[in-house]
Amino acid sequence: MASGLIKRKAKTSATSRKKIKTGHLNANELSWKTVSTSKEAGITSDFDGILELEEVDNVEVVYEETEGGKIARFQVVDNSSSSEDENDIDPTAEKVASSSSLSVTSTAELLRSSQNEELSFDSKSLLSEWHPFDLHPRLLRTLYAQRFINPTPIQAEALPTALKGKDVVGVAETGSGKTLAYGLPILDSLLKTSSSRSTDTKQKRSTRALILTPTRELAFQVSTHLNACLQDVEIVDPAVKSEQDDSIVSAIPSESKGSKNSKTQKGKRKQVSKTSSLKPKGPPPVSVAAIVGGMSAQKQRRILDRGVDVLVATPGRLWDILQQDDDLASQIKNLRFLVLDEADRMIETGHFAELDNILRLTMRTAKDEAIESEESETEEPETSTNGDTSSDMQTFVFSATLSKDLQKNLKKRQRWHGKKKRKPASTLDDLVMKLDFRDPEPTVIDLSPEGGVVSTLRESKIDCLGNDKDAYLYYFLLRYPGRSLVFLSSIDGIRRLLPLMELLEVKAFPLHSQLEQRQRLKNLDRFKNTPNSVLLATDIAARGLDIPSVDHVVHYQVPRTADAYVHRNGRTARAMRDGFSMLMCAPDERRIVRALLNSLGRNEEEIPEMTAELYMLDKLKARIQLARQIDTAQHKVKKENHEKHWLREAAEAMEIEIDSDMGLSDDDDDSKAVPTKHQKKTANAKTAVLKAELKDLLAQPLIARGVSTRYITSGSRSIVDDVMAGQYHESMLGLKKTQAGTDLAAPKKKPKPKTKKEEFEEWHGIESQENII
Ligand SMILES: Nc1ncnc2c1ncn2[C@@H]1O[C@H](COP(=O)(O)OP(=O)(O)OP(=O)(O)O)[C@@H](O)[C@H]1O
Repeated sequence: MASGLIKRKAKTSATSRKKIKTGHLNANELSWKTVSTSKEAGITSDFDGILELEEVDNVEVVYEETEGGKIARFQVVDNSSSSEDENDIDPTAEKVASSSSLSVTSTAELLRSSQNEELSFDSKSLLSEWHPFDLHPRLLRTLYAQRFINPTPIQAEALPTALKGKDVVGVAETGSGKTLAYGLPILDSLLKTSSSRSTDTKQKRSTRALILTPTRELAFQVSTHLNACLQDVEIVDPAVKSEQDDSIVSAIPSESKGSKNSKTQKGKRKQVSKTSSLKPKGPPPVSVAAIVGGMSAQKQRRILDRGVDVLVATPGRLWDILQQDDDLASQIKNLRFLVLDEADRMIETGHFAELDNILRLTMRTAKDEAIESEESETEEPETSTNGDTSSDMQTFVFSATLSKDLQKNLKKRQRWHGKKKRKPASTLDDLVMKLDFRDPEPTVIDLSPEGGVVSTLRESKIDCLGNDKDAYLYYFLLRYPGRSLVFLSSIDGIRRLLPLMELLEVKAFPLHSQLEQRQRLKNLDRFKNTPNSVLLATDIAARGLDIPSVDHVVHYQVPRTADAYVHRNGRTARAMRDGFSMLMCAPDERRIVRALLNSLGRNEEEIPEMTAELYMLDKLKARIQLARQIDTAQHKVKKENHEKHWLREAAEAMEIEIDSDMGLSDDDDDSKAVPTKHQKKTANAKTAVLKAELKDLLAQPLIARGVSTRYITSGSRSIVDDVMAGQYHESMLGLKKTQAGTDLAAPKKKPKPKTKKEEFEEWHGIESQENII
């Protein structure tokens, strides 16, 4: 039998029935399901900054006249029996649905679902390297669908240990697949136990795994990444498929199969599905959801009320909830899996107390204490299982940067744990040492490369005056088009640079903590979808974010720590792709750079210098100069307008009459506090002239010294060969079109040899799976 290509026969039976539940419910009581989206940052371009989309099937909207007016009510329609082959299923399996339990899952559907799970494809030959792990068939199918044909090194090392139930501390380079190294053992265990779970759909799911991440974006990304692995995909046998088209393999998320129907269902949410569907319905076997700050309280409540198997959260928001939600707190005490992803960063972001408090809930001792109540200097008793807390909890700690000392200390953890007085942890070492690993010796897997440098990354640096950084950055962006992630250490720096980029017609998007969450996701999404663009970001984008195809990382301001340097660089050169980073270093930053590299066991000389065409750079400096002038003029006008509005609004709010001395009248020519209409007009005219001048400059081609545009074969620098070979630079005439990294001066000291580039398949995002069907 062709593996996997199994279709259930649809039968239109005379006995088919359609049951309509007439219980009227409100929106929050419906069985919403999160719509899976692209894994990057948890969004697609269509989402336009919305955090997450949910859908609900088989619901009819009815309007009811009430005293307070017309209100919408929802009726759940259970029509699944219409499609069932009654010989196939237990005839006693009637749909169980009540007004409080709205899931359309029935015994029959669960049965069918579990049968479906058994339709594994030939993982032994298709995924020979994954096969020995004996992962749940659903996971194997999605791995195949995502073209994750081989496990990455950290996955290959961590999985056997984690699947045996042991605790794991995993350290591996950025972009090496750590999320699945801890995610697959969790999903595997939950999927395998989900079939034995009670079929009583009234029963709320209990949180079995908690994944803590330092940033909201990372939480969404992790939850989307794991959800992508839970999709119900059907693998079409390559042999059969090749008769249909040229693809070698095919993977179809079952939601997108039979497209007409499913598309209509998705397009028209909250509508009754008239046609029967063959796919198993009801809640997913394992649910994963993110709870982060900036999310609507209603949505959050809905997720938690519904119950979630794998909760991905940032510590701040989770602790806020836990203080009010005893039910969730007791679930946390009984976790089966606890994960700290990028633990070291969580400490940096000031979530320390919350994190410490959450971890206390998971400890077998002292579970009821919070930081505030721990004045007692009594010695912590030896670990002993407390009845309420889970004793089989597995703990996973993953990062690209965990110090060797910490790893060594972990080995001695047991001794330490028994002797240390109970104090709030204040460093990462304290914190990890305080984790209540159930395993006497957690397995430490350290695959981090020497000096933190990923083998596919090319580093460079540029020494320049602080004032020239804008020009060098602009030069770099024009010279090497692509997706560039530019890191600054301060939000003010981003606010200054962004308008300059706009004036210079460079597509740039900001990302920092003072933007609204929606805006943050929207900008991330725009950056992701614009091939030649710039993300101006603070270090909130440094950790964990998996944006596909970031070509360059630029450290506009030097990172504050060696770890930040490693993680920032890690946004490029991911999953064995090539990447490039450039460190911009002003004279007053050199000392920091030296210290930073020293702490990574490296020295400054081994990083090659970027070279730049100075003639071209001078031309760009002229543009920068003009852009700065325009920005200063605009900024002044904006600031004055803001002050004027503020004063007027304040005066109005206090019902104070506006005095002409206050300079708030547009006709008041004597005012010194704010510009007069005339002054404003003059300033605007000056700005307009500067803008026209800049526009003119931007329209002029940038021509390298020695190039004759009139006769391309003449001049001291002939460009004819490059033009013929299609290698000429489109915006910098006379320069060759090259990749960043080709114009580097030789390093003063030979860099350490890099490890052989290993092969593993590229991930193109779940939304592009249709391309390989
Ligand atoms: N087995 C695999 N084969 C191919 N690609 C994979 C595999 N596992 C994961 N990936 C892809 O590799 C990329 C990096 O994965 P992930 O984000 O988990 O890395 P990471 O090690 O957590 O990085 P960071 O340290 O920056 O957080 C993702 O795009 C992911 O989909």
